[in-house]
Parts: sequence; structure tokens; C-alpha cells
Amino acid sequence: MSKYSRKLKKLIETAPEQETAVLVALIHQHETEEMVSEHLDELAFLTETLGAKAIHRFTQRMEKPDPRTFVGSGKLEEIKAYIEYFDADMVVFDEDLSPSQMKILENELKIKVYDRSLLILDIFLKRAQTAQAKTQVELARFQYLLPRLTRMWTHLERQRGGTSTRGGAGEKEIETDKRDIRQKITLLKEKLQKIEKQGITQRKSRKGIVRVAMVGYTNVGKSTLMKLMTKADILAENKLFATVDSTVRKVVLDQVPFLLSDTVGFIRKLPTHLIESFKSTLAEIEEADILVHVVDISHPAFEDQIAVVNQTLNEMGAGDKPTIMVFNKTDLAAKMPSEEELMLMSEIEVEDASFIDFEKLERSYAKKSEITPVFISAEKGTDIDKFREILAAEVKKCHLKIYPHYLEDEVLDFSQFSEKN
Ligand SMILES: Nc1nc2c(ncn2[C@@H]2O[C@H](COP(=O)(O)OP(=O)(O)OP(=O)(O)O)[C@@H](O)[C@H]2O)c(=O)[nH]1
Ligand SMILES: [Mg+2]
Repeated sequence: MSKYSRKLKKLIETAPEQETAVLVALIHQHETEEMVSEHLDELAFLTETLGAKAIHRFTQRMEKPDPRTFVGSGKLEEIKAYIEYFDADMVVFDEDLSPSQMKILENELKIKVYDRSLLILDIFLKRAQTAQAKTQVELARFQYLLPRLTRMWTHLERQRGGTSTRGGAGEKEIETDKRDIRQKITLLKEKLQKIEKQGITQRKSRKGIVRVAMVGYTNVGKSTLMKLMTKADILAENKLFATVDSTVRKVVLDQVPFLLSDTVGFIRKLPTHLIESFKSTLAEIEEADILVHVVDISHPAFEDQIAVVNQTLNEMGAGDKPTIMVFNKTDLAAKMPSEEELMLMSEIEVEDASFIDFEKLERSYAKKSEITPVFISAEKGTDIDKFREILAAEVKKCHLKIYPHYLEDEVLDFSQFSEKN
């Protein structure tokens, strides 16, 4: 065997195998199996974003989670047997677990136990780029982990930090780690305060220019649209939470300049700690004059996603800003065929396709807001001009409020505004 192939063999042998995960959800009284199955699709996607593969799903119809073990004892035995047989690496619960549930489940199942919040926090940790986002996530994660610190997590955290715990962590190590974490939380809070101060100054320097924020559920195409509008090099990926940091760029439409910001996507049950520590990132939304609410129209649950976004915006106090509804990914959605087209289709074809009535949707959203909704494909560039037109008109309206004499003054010096965050 040559030196090269020996090296290659070693590489293959030591390559880490993809971790496997088992997903668990309850079906509550008001929920249908389909609804929970959709939630589990999302949980599988989140698990995948973290780098693990979901290999099985367990559901149980139950009103309230068991206070000790989340699922019932019979179900727990079933999960345990599956994990042992298939040698799964982690188990992910679609709801949040109490500190004691987490401890009990970890003792019973003997693998990494994730709940929804911890999963999202770990994804954010992996994706954060800027010092601010990193500090925010780290703070939120430590705050969440502190009361939940178990043997397993102490062990994993120490691995992450490069200190090993030989033969597993004991109660003493857990106590030491808790003290360390408390100290880290204090330091992170101080660090964040400093960064936020700079942010406030930076945002103040942008006074006098219209600000537009892109909002929406995660993975709907906000960054793709941002890229299209600014030709900037922005990461857009088929992963949940590709964007965790907000990016701000200057755009000029119809000679009117404005700032456009791409923001972190929303999701059902976003951990409260995360919202709390992302406040300054979310300030881009709070301080915006106009919101662009991007929707993935090809997603089967797009209406639920709109509701989650609206609810989050309301909670932030940004629910009544002028909003342009942008229905994206029209290339993937099946448009309602005309009567003639319908006649030519077979019954099976009609039943199989889940058509979306764009016109009905347009009418219903036109009723809710004065701004006409738009249907685009950011990926294919379809109908982007329509979006540009509507956005330019809205920006102009706001711009005239700031500079009533703008048309007479003509050229303004906008070079002072920073283009990059
Ligand atoms: N087919 C199709 N795919 C699209 C369209 N717009 C975006 N995508 C894809 O959807 C995925 C998500 O796009 P992003 O732009 O990263 O979405 P995002 O809203 O910024 O997502 P987060 O930052 O994770 O919240 C990527 O794989 C894009 O290529 C579209 O109009 N049509
Ligand atoms: Mg993005």
C-alpha cells in the first residue's frame, strides 16, 4: 500500500460518522396528526441543520407532558429500546423540557437529550459570525443551560472547552461548572453592553435615511432577495437560520437611497432567552420605517408561518409598521389553473396538486393593507421589478416625510451613512 493510500485509508477510518437522532413529540388535544407531522418535519430540518440525521419519530397523544418523563412510561420504554437497538446518538424533544425532566431522561436514555430551545441555541451558536451575535447566543445558551447542567452536558461543555473529564463528570464537577458558567454570564453581559453601545451610536448615525427591514420565517428567501437587491455577497442556504447576524446595505431605487437590512428568521416557539439577548439585533426591525415580510408560498404551512411572524412582530411592538407582503418561491408553488386548464386535467392530477389561488390571496391581503402584495421568485428573478416598484413608492413616501423639500433639494450627500454593519 502506498503512503498516499495509507493516508487516505486512515482519513476514511477516522472520519466522524454523521450522528443519528430520534425525534419525540406529543399530540395535544387541539392538534391533528398532520399538524404534528409538519412540526416534526421542521424539527428534523433543525436537527439536520445541526449536522445530525433524524432516523425515527415517536409521537404520543397526551394532553399534558408527564412532569417526570415528558412521555408516558410505556412510550419511554419503547424509545429506550429503539435507541439501544439502533445505537442512536441523541434524542430531540419538540417542546422544552424542565431541568428535572432533562436529568431524568438523560439518566434513563443515556444519550444526549435535546429540547427544542437547546437545539435552536446550538444552531445559532454554530452560525453566528459577528462578535455581537456570538456573544448574544453564548449568553442565551449559558442562561438556558445553567439550571439544566447534567453530567452529560458538563462532560460535553468541558470537551468543547478543551478540558477533559476522565470517566464522566461527578456532582463536584457540575458544581464547579455552574460557578464557572455564572462567572461567564456576568462577563458576557458586560461584553454585550459594550458592543451594544457602539451599535446605538452606529444606528444614530443613520438617522435621516429611510430604513427597511426584511422579516419572515426562517428559510423563506430573505437573504436571496437581499442579495438580488444589493448584489452583495450574502449567504443564502437551504438550512434553517442561515442568517443569524443582521446585515445592512445601502440601496438606491429611483434615485432615493435607503438602508435595507436582512434579519434573523423567526420560528415557532423561539426560545425566550434568545429573543431577550437578540434584542439589539432585532432593533433593526423595531427601528425600521418599512417592513418587507417575505413568505415561502411553496411551504405547506405558509399561513401558519405568517401568523408566527405577525405574532412575534406584535410582541416586539412592530406589528403596525407599513408592511409589504412578498410571496416568494412562486416557481415552486402550483398556481391555481384557469377553468379551461382545469377541464383538460385528469381528476387525479387535480387531486394530487395542492393549488394556491394567487388571486384570492392577493385580494385577501390587499384588504388587510393599503400596500399591494407581490408574488415573486427571488431565485429565478421573476417579477422582481414589480417588487422594486412597490418598494420604491413606499420608500419615497417615507423619504418625503423626512425631507419634505427633497424634490427641490435634489442631491443629498448620503456618503456619511455606513453601508455595512
Ligand atoms: N425555488 C426557489 N428557491 C428559493 C427562492 N428563494 C430562495 N430560495 C432558496 O431557499 C433557501 C433559503 O433561502 P435564504 O435566502 O437563505 O432564506 P432566509 O429567509 O434568508 O433564511 P434564514 O436566514 O435561514 O432565515 C435557499 O436554498 C434558497 O436558494 C425562490 O424564489 N425559489
Ligand atoms: Mg438568511
